[in-house]
Amino acid sequence: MFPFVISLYSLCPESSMRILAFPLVLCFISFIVSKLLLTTKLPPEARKLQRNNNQMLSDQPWKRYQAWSRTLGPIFSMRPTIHLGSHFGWLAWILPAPDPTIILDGLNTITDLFQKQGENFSDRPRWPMAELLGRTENVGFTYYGGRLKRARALLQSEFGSHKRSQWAPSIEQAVQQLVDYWKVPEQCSGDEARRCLRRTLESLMFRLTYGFEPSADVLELIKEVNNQTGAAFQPGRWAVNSFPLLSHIPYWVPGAEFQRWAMTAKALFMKMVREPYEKTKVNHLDNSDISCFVVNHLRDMQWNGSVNSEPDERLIMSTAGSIFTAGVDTTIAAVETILVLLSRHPHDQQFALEEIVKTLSDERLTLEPTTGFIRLAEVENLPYVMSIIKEALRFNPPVPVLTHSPLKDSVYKGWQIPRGSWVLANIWSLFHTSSLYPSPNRFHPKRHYSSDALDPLKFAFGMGRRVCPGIHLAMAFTTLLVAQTIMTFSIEPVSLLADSAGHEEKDLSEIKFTTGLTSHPKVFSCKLVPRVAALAT
Ligand code: HEM
Repeated sequence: MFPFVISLYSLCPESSMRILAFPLVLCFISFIVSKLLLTTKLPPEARKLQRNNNQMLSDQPWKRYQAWSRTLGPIFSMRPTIHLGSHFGWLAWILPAPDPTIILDGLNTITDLFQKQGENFSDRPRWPMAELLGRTENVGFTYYGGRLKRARALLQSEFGSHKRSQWAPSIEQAVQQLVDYWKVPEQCSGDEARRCLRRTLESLMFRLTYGFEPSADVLELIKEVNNQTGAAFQPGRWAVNSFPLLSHIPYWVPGAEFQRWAMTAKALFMKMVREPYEKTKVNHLDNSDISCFVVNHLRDMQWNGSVNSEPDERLIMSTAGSIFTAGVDTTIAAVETILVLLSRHPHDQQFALEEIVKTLSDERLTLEPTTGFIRLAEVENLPYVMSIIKEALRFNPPVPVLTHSPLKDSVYKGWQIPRGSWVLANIWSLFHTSSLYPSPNRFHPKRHYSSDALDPLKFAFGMGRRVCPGIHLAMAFTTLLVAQTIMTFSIEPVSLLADSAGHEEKDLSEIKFTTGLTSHPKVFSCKLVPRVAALAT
C-alpha cells in the first residue's frame, strides 16, 4: 500500500497536482506511523498462538489464556476473530481494525488495574449488538456514568447487608422449599435435582423483585431473552461488534438480517422488562403486606413526592429487569459446583456436619436431623462451611473472566491500553496459581480454614466499581443452603452417563465445567440421600 501511494504521487504529472496531493500523502504517512507506534506499544500480541487455535470459540478459553500468559507475561493482547459474512467481507479492507482485547493475569496486574485504578477501569466495552438489542439498559452492561451509579445505589439500598432482616425470611423459605423438593426420591439427583434448584432460585429472585410468583409464560419469555442475549454476545458471530459503523445500516438493506433480528429481540426484551413491572405497580403498590424491590422503591418515590416521574420510573423498571438475569444463573452455578465437589469429598461433609451440630446443639439435631431447619442468623459463624464455599468458588468461579474497559487511554508498565478496549481479568487463572494456592487443582477447603490464603470472595464477585451488588444476598442464600443440605442429606456421587443435554461424565474423579459468561458443572452427577434414611439402611 505504502509504495503504491508513493508511486501514485510520483506519477502526478503536474507540480500543482503534486502540491495538492502532498498533504494527503503526509496524512497517510502519519496515519501509518501512528498505527505502527501504537501497535508496538500494545502488550505483546498472541497472534502466533491465536493462529493455531480459534481460542474465542474453544472450550474454557480461560485455561488457554493462562497457558499463553506463561509465554507472553501477565498482560497480553489479542485481535478479535471476525466473521463478516458473505455480504460484508470486503469491509475488512477499508474499516479501521477493531479494538484489541487485553488479557490480565496475576494478582498484581489484576488488582493494579481493576482495583487501584478502578475509577478508570470500570466501564464496559462497547458492544454494538447489545446496544441494538437494548441490553445496555441492563445494569451489568450499562456504560459507566451517572445512570449506572443510580442503578447500583437502588440495588445496594435493597440488597445490602443492612437490609438482611427484610430479605432473610424469603431466603429461609426458599431453602426450606428446595430441601423439601430434594427429599422426594424422583427429585434427589441429576437433572431433576438441578431443575428444582433452578425453579427455587427463579421464584426467589422474581418475588424479591416484583412481589409475586412468576408464571410459566414469564419464565419461558426470560429464557428466550437470555438465549438471545447469549447469541448477541457470541464472540466473532456479528460483524457489527467489530465494526460499529454497521449498526447504522437500515434494516431493509439486503444483507442486514442482523438488524431485523435485533429489532425483534429488542421488542421481546422490553416486554420482559415492562410487563412484570406494570403488574406490580397496578396490583401490589397499595398492598402493605408486600415488600419487594419495585414496590419499595416506588413507595420511596411517593414519599419523596416524585411518583410518576418518568426518568426515575424507567430506572427502577430497567434495574428490576436486571436482577433476575444477573442473580439466577450465577447463584445456580455456585451451588451446583459446591454440591458436585462435595459429593466427591465425604470427609469435608463430615467435618462441616460436626461444625453445624456443635454450633446448633439443640433438639433439631439430636431428635431428627432431617426435619430441622436452620435460620439464617445461625449460619453466620460456620467457618468450615464458609471454607467449603470459598474453595468451590476458587475451584471453578461462576464468572471465570471479568470484562471491564478503560474510560480513557492509559499506560501500564510501559504498555498502552487504549480507551474502549476490552480488558479481561482471568480470575480462573488467578485462582489456579500455585504460588497463591498450592496444588490448585485439588479441592481443599482447609486452605481457607487454617491458613490465611488469599480470600476468593474478593475476586469471585468482581472488582472495583462494578463489584456484584447482590453479593450479600447470594452469600446468604448459598451459605444457608449448603449448611442445610449438609445437615439434611449425605451428598453422594452418581454415575450419570449422560444428562438430558447429552453431556457425559463417566469418570467421577474428573468434573467438567461449561464455557460461557457463567460456568457450571456439565453434569450434575450427585445425589442427595436423606441422612436418617441413610442411617436406616
Ligand atoms: C454466587 C452468586 C453470584 C456471583 C458469583 C456473582 C458474580 C458477579 C460478577 C463476577 C459480576 C461482575 C463484576 C465485575 O464486572 O467486576 C457481577 C455483577 C452483577 N451482579 Fe452478581 N453474582 C452473584 C449473584 C448475584 C445476585 C443474587 C444478584 C442480584 C441481586 C446479582 C446482581 C448483579 C448485578 C446487577 C451485576 C452488575 C453490576 C455492574 O455491572 O455494575 N448477582 N456478579
